[in-house]
Amino acid sequence: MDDDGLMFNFGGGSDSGAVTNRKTAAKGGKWRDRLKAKKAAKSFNRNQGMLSEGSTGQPALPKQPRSDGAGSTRLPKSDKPTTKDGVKPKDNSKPTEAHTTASKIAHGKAQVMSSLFTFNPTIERNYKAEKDVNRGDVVPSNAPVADTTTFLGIGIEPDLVEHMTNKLSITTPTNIQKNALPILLGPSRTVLDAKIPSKDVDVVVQAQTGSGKTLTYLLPIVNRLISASTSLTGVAAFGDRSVGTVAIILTPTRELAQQVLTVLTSILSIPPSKTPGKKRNHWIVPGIVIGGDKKSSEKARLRKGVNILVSTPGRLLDHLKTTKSFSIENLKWLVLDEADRLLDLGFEETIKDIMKIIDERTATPGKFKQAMTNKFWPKRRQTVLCSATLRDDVQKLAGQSLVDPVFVSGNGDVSSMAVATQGMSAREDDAKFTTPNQLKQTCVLTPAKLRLVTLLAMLKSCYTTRKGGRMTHKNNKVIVFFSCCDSVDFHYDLFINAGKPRNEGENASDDSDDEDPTQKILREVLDGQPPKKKHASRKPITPPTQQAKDEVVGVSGTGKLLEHVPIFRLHGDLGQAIRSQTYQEFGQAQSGVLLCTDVAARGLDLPDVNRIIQYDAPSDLKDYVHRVGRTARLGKAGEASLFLLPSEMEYLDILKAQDLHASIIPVETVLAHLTTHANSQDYQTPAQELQNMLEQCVLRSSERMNLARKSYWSSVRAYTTHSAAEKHIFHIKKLHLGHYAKSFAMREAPSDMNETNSKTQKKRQQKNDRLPGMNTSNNRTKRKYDQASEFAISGAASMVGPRTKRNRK
Ligand SMILES: Nc1ncnc2c1ncn2[C@@H]1O[C@H](COP(=O)(O)OP(=O)(O)OP(=O)(O)O)[C@@H](O)[C@H]1O
Repeated sequence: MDDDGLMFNFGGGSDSGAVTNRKTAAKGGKWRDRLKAKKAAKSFNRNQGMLSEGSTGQPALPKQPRSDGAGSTRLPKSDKPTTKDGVKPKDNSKPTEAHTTASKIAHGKAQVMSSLFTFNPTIERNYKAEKDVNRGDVVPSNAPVADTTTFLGIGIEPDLVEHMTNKLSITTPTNIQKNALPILLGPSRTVLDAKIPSKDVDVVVQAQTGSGKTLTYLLPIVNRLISASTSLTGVAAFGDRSVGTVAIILTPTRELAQQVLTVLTSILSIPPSKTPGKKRNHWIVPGIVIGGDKKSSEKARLRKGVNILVSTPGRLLDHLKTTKSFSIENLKWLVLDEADRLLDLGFEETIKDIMKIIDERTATPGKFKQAMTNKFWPKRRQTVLCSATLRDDVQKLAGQSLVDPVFVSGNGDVSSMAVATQGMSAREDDAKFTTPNQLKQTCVLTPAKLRLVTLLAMLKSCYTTRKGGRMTHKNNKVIVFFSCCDSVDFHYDLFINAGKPRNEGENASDDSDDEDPTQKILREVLDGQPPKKKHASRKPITPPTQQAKDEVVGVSGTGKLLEHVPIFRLHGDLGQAIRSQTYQEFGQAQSGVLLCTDVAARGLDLPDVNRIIQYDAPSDLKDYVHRVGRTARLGKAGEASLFLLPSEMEYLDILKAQDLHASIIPVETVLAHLTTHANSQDYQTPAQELQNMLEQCVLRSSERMNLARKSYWSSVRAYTTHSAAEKHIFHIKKLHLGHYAKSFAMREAPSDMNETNSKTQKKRQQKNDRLPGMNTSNNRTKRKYDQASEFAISGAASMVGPRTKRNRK
């Protein structure tokens, strides 16, 4: 254990699992049983020695895999110890009876404790990042421009400019703002530029993450509305809340919708104009309708009139269909933020339906038609598509709802609609997704068994630094991406509870599990008692109950493992109240780690995030760009690290082809952060101790074990969702399930996720199975993202079953 003030409590503790030289005198019973117990105890001590093999100083990584594929936690029959023969003392790499018995916990069936540093695959070390993208002297690509361009010069109202400068500290536009604002201001522009068409056009905005796209589409709308309600311009002024909704902004997630509303509210909080007679913004009412809120209060708000509405697609469609008082006859702007995501499978149909209803209802102008004829109101509805990763998506919509769109990018490209639409597919090869120049991208090739300890080692490096031989704490904000909700829940629970004294963080129903596993094995051997059958606990550790969803007490936790660092989680299965509070608290936190699914990948502007860790590779290249884009925003520095298995290394070539260059950090370098002494080279011992501690933490609670199993299976299923182009890299057949289980702090791959114990779980399972296309009991289950759960594979219920004649209909 650390003895130098280390903030991370990785080793030791009551459940560290570091059992040393246990001397147990077997008493009572038959001599044969006593001898058996003695042998078992002896071999168990030997086993503990094996687990600390790193202390021998042997090089551990890489180690050649055994030709028969051993290294698996399930060994070939011949290697399996029989109860009669007991141990095979000469080969420590093979399981002994004690190992096997030691693992008869929680599952009630045999497991084998395997060492972290044996039978790992060879890691290719010759990869070189093509470009040295991680230099320190790069010029940030998403920062405000360094030239003399000003918002005033672009044509933004002086009052609004003053407000942004004084209240929001926004003084200079970014590249995308400089390029797109004049086009979006259209004929309302006071500053004329012959090169920019003076008519209202549909616009496609593509710019890097963190480059200020939100203000790019919000500013022109607000500016035009303010100008429209100003009588000093010589044209008739009009501004009345009863005009209904004139602008709709659609976002794929609720958090993003809330964030857009915050930005909108802040720019609308412009004080009354000092110029007498100048009507301002007081009539413009911003509002939000997102799933997870009470529909009745949303309806009431819409009835009163919301002029600029931010919404998620499902809830908007719902209101369009069911809320009679929702007036959109005068709709002039429709913005699709993260448009590529909104046009993806899942949202696509909803968006089409929304477009159809909007087209129908705006065909007949409302009673304010005459009042809205001045140049500040677009002649026809203007549609704006916005994202960091737009490609052929534009084409999809162009044919349907966009009229002659202009394509504007952050690097100054302003192309005609012809290029933007027809030329899109032709441009595809050169239209690469770009990430901010100043973003440092790295990759750790980690054998499956080492994933969990490597993640913790990396987190440790984010929050501690060695100063004068002592470890000191440093503040940092880190986001870790997982592929599914279950995995987020599991790691959240594990990171908070591992290392805690027994009974803390565990339910009373787990008392039977509190027995030291080693004692338990010996008791079983001595008494000849079968292991107690475990029952799933009645109360799940996570996910939260309905009550917890309604009244949020706390959304973060701290554990000994990551001492003093608040741990947050965010995914689509959490209640809205928790999600909102998490988003706010993590945003405001000085230091913290957010464990999340891709629900946090898009658009979220969480301040001062220094590091992104993609623990599970993204299922789509676009997601890679958006995930890493949560850091290095608006010219700031940031680092993004990707975890890959050695077998997945080819993914780096796919990234490279997209001009995304990640340099490799050796896994040993990351694990070295676990060493407790400045001069120590031994990372294996602390890594193994840490793994033991995590495994013990899982073993001692049946609830946690269930969560680990669930999370394991959900992750395995998520693994199969990679796009066809990446399937050969992320192929389930290449995944060593036994080793992969280690990264869920389990000693072997759990048998079947459908082995549910509790009645409620079984009932839920049966209910899911009855839903069309949700036959999850079938092992051939095909998976697909459940769009409704917002970018998250939550578990069995989000999988779609094999196509049958019935569900094909
Ligand atoms: N001109 C500016 N000057 C200073 N700050 C700005 C400027 N424009 C935007 N910002 C700030 O930059 C941050 C990032 O902006 P925003 O969230 O709009 O980026 P984005 O391009 O939409 O990113 P993403 O693609 O991830 O959604 C926000 O905090 C915003 O307030």
